[in-house]
Amino acid sequence: MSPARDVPDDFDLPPRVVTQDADAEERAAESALRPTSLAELVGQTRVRDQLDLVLQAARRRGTAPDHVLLSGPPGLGKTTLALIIGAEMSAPVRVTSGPAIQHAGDLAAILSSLAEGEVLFLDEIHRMSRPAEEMLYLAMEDFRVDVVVGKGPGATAIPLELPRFTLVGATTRSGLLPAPLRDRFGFTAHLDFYSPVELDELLHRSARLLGIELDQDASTEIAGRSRGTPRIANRLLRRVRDWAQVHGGGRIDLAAARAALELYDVDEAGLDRLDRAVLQALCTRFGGGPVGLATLAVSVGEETETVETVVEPFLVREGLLLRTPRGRAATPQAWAHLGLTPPRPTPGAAAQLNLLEDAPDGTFGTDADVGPSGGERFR
Ligand SMILES: Nc1ncnc2c1ncn2[C@@H]1O[C@H](COP(=O)(O)OP(=O)(O)OP(=O)(O)O)[C@@H](O)[C@H]1O
Ligand SMILES: [Mg+2]
Repeated sequence: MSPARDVPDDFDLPPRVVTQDADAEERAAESALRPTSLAELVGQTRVRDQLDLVLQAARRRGTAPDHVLLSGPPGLGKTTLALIIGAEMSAPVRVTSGPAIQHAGDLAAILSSLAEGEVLFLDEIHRMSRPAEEMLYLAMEDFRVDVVVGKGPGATAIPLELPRFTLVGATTRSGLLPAPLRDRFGFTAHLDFYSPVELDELLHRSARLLGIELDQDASTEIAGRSRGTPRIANRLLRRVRDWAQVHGGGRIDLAAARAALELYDVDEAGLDRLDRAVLQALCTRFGGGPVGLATLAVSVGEETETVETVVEPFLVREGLLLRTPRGRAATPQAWAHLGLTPPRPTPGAAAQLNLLEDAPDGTFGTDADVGPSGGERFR
């Protein structure tokens, strides 16, 4: 665990090196590292094997495979898998996203221009508009859309036959998908966070592709700080490479990895300044909580939403923070991580905390869809 680090009251945060999201520039860098076949994919073995079966069977039958829904947190490989499905089927992939489809007409235009067997990758499918969603139901099930011509009482629906295509939907929030949409996917895969061993393998693969010499202990070090996320692992690798090229001979050894990660303020557990600032505020200003989310966010000078969606899921997953009906509370591990001693528990405090655990209906979780591990969930 890391020693205590003081976080000043007001500090300007540099861009986060551990964020799970990617900007346009990074997406370009990522495409060079994307595996292009199931065999090249690292980790996600259950999903890989299940998908392999679905695709092999479809190839034998000579038809487009069932529609596939990929869910899971950002940076775990949803886009990668969608493109692999196209490659494995030797089919072109048309890429679009929920927010880009505001009207049913937008979707009708895309669907009616698909070729037989084409893969339609619909990213952020949970953000599609309602009318488009309803059009999609019919398209997925009957390979047909009803194009409405005219307005008011004189409007008529003209049915339009579609070629057999495969819809690959991706979402970070599968809990937000309406059941009728979810049920129309023949195969649903939930991507889970990667183990340090898998990330280690991924880092060696990326290093090979980028022509970087990467020592084993350096790879282990980077993998351990990557929050179970390939995107973060690849990004840290690029930053460490920068360091090694500027300060060393270009080879990434343990010293280079540690120095670069320290420069970027990523600690041994993968927490960065903002994560630690939240924990520190929780422990030192609010006695470990429970404290309301809004108060906690203000105390670190951040938006409530940022703390809730960017910081908390990882802290909760690592067992450092609890979401309770009365607010956020630090766990003993949080105190230990900051090198602080928790106040002596008052009688009944532990029992009280247990009472305050997340409500079973998931009311307090925004990551409720980060569900049990791997593979298709048959319901
Ligand atoms: N299983 C994997 N093996 C090797 N590399 C991977 C794997 N999964 C993801 N990556 C790498 O991680 C990066 C991010 O993956 P990807 O873009 O597929 O994530 P995503 O789930 O679509 O994220 P988002 O929700 O932000 O769209 C890519 O550069 C890809 O090369
Ligand atoms: Mg993606």
